[in-house]
Amino acid sequence: MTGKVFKEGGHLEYAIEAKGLSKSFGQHIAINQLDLQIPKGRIYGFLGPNGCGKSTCIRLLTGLLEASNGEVNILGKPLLGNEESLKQRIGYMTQKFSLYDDLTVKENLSFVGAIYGFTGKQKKARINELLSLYDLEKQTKQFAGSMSGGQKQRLALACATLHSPELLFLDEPTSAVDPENRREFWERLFDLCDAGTTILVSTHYMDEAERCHALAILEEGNKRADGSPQQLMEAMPAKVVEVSGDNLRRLKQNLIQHPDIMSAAQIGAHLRVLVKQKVANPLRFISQLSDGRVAVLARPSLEDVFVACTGGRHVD
Ligand SMILES: Nc1ncnc2c1ncn2[C@@H]1O[C@H](COP(=O)(O)OP(=O)(O)OP(=O)(O)O)[C@@H](O)[C@H]1O
Repeated sequence: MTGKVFKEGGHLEYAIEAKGLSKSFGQHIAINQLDLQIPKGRIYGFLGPNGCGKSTCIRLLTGLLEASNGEVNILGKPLLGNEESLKQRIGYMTQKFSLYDDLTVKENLSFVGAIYGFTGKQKKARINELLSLYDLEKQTKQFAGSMSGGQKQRLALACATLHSPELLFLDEPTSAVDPENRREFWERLFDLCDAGTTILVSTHYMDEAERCHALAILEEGNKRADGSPQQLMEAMPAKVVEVSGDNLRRLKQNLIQHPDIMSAAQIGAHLRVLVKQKVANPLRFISQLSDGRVAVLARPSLEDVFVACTGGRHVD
């Protein structure tokens, strides 16, 4: 992993800086006053449910969509007015992978190579390098449309990184692949990051968000929290108590009526309960409400943070 990237004078260098970034579609506010500071050389996540604005935000940051308000700097330059020159320095992998189904693997890469101005031997060499790197050498003549989800994903990543972008945007890149492919894909992302690429990845998977160096939790176009997974877990405005015993479904129904309980969800033989921060002794509080069932304090997970920031009842 590359170290933090500092400007002379010791300030962190940012790949992405946004201030008050907003986008409305008619009356609908899709992105609301978003501030971002994403250091170079890091993997940064957008975590949020469908429709929270992840894709819209990525499209705003790539210059594909015009903001209604706000300022964006990409790789140290204002995005506004520099969209064309920045296109050479950024890569974008869309949710649907944007491959040409009726072109072969090699033809897809060749097409993207031509767009980025690669020709002749240089293009051939770069394509061969990517075919090897992304384990696609046996599929060179296969039509993209007939490939498996994992192969398509690797080809899409090869296309998005063909011009060796400094900044890579990945919009829900692992939604269509199995856990093994997802794991492999993340290894590749860390390889890219290690080589100096900054990556912004959107996801609705908690385990994926947990792999990021830092992330923002988005809900309805608003940033609810941001920081490293560790920081978010430590700063969570709730305590987690796990309860075990009989009749957990009924207990859950009772617990969620209480105004100091943000959520209760069954996980296997336990009920995982989020208790508001203001409750001084959450363990005693839950024990009393649980009629003598066994209750223990648990370490927060990123999913708990997510629920506390978004899904739970209003957080005081
Ligand atoms: N071109 C558009 N015109 C009108 N509304 C739009 C447009 N693009 C996005 N929206 C709306 O903006 C909101 C955010 O959508 P967006 O696609 O950014 O969410 P998302 O978090 O990426 O979700 P998903 O994972 O489902 O793509 C949604 O309510 C969506 O309907």
